[in-house]
Amino acid sequence: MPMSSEPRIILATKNQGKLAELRQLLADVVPAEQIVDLSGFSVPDIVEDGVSFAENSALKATITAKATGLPVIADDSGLCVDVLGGAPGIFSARWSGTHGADRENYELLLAQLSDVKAEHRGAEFRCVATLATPEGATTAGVGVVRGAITTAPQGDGGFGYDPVFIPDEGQHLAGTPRSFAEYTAAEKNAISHRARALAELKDAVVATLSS
Ligand SMILES: O=c1nc[nH]c2c1ncn2[C@H]1C[C@H](O)[C@@H](COP(=O)(O)OP(=O)(O)OP(=O)(O)O)O1
Ligand SMILES: [Mg+2]
Repeated sequence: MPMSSEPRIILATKNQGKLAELRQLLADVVPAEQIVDLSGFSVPDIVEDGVSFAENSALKATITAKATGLPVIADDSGLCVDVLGGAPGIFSARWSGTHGADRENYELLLAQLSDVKAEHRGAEFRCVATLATPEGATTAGVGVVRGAITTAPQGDGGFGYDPVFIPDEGQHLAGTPRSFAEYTAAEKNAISHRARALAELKDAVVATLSS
């Protein structure tokens, strides 16, 4: 087997939407065949009991790197709504009470904002991506994208809260503002919180893989 097909780095996420985006975002610095997901590795269940995206991202990355012996990238992210004081924030994945129930999560958010006027519906996606080595070194990157919450879901691309988030950037000049679920993958990857967090990590990823 040629060296280049050996797994070199693990993406420590159980979220398939994130996984697809992370793979695309790393394509320019790591050959696709060197990037693997968690399947095939035995990693203990990780309790995300940190109080910030940074803490949870570091937890996921360091525990996975230690358990597998490979460098790991983890992503902790969520939607922070201005009028809710930054909620759902780190609780985004289980806002409705059921972890990963995307539709229930965003429907609850829309219901909570039902009386909030358009000009007060500002929000941002935040992401902290952490690179951890098996030796315990960590590097973190942070990314933010601003936008507003819709009054009803729009579009069926993307994942998570994408149908209810209208980014400020990347809109067409004419026409109705589009949600992230109506952006192409390339359009989302050009401005997303995840893309910005990974951009800050790329030098460290290259250095780790070449050492
Ligand atoms: O680009 C995004 N577009 C839409 N929604 C998003 C995005 N980025 C994060 N989100 C939402 C999904 C989930 O409700 C929460 C992340 O929670 P978070 O714990 O980081 O991820 P997770 O539990 O889904 O997977 P894992 O921990 O295995 O990486 O924020
Ligand atoms: Mg999670």
